[in-house]
Amino acid sequence: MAPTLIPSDLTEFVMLQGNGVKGLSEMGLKSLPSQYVQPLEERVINVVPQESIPIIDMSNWDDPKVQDAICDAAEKWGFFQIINHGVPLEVLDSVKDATYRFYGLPPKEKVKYTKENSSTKHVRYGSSFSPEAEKALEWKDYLSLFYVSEDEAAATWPPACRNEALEYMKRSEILIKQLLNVLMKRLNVSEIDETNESLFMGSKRINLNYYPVCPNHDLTVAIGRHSDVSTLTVLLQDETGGLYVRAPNHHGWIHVPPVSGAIVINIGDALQVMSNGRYKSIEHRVSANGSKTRVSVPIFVNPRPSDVIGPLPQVLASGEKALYKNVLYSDYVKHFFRKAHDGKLTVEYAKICQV
Ligand SMILES: CC(C)(COP(=O)(O)OP(=O)(O)OC[C@H]1O[C@@H](n2cnc3c(N)ncnc32)[C@H](O)[C@@H]1OP(=O)(O)O)[C@@H](O)C(=O)NCCC(=O)NCCSC(=O)/C=C/c1ccc(O)cc1
Ligand SMILES: O=C(O)CCC(=O)C(=O)O
Ligand SMILES: [Fe+2]
Repeated sequence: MAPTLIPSDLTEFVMLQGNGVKGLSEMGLKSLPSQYVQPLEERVINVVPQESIPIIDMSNWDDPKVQDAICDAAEKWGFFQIINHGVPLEVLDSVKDATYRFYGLPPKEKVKYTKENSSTKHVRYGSSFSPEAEKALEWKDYLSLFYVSEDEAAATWPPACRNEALEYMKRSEILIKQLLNVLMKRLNVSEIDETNESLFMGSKRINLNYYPVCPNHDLTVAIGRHSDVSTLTVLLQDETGGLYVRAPNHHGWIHVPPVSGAIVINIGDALQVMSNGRYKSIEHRVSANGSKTRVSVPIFVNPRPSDVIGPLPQVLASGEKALYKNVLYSDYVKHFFRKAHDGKLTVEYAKICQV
């Protein structure tokens, strides 16, 4: 029988020795360690079966009907899937393969990239979201890569996945600009150019998420309720399923079904703030799976850490009252990373208190 791990051993094994929850899963545990047991209200969700987020064909992305569909989805759902998006399907398959390759490395290779050992803050391998702050841990391993330059990536990103992650980022660039141009037009912001590009897409982070098979999977979560702090997120999921987004009426959760070749797009907090609440950064969560390993690869498209985010002047020009104040983006992101996932509460940090 697999041994029961006491708390200090668990942190040592999962985090410090670099085994991750993948290592726990592969020990053949028959029951979930208590540290991963989530409160009941986080585990049990009310799924709305008849609802679904839009699937938008991007082949004619400059057709006004397609542009309306994108902006309407960003306003109502905050989440949509896109097909015929221009990112080659081989590039998507390669980055998923590279994710398996990285996690297939022995722990002594992966441990080189933990917070304690990594040669740079821009490369970090970890487990759960914010273990020091969490009451219950999440059943997820991640590799998070903050992009600075090709040269820095060549020198510091793990060779097992570096080229594929870079290629996926590079080949998504045109798509990201198309989406931002469309979304900005509705906000009366003219073209994305060198004067405003950095505010909307000046920094990027790519995460390789690994969710191994989980014993008693319904007692825990793979990722708890949160909204992304990005401008927008370009999210590649595999064929497993398990991503749920909050329904617009707040009465339940909608599954995001895997669609072969599609990419999921979601609006992040930075764009909710800049659009003064018009575009919605929607809460989402990922369920743990009892029989299948799942991987996902989000590209978080962000302002630069040194940018100040707040409602855009073009949005407030009509006299609309500002709902958010101006905040330094790196302060906002640090606030997010310092706490456990807590649904939509991060954005309170930027809200103007109404009297
Ligand atoms: C604030 C950053 C992230 C780091 O600043 P720093 O000055 O280099 O400071 P540190 O490296 O010391 O990190 C600050 C804190 O953030 C934590 N952190 C530093 N990267 C990380 C990291 N990838 N992971 C989880 N903690 C981290 C880090 O542990 C540290 O916490 P603490 O040790 O308690 O002070 C800075 O690079 C920055 O402003 N970046 C802007 C671009 C950016 O990364 N945006 C975030 C997009 S990510 C997103 O939308 C959603 C991500 C997400 C991720 C996981 C989920 O489960 C769900 C969602
Ligand atoms: O795995 C997924 O589908 C979603 C991941 C996610 O929400 C995140 O990394 O922020
Ligand atoms: Fe997310």
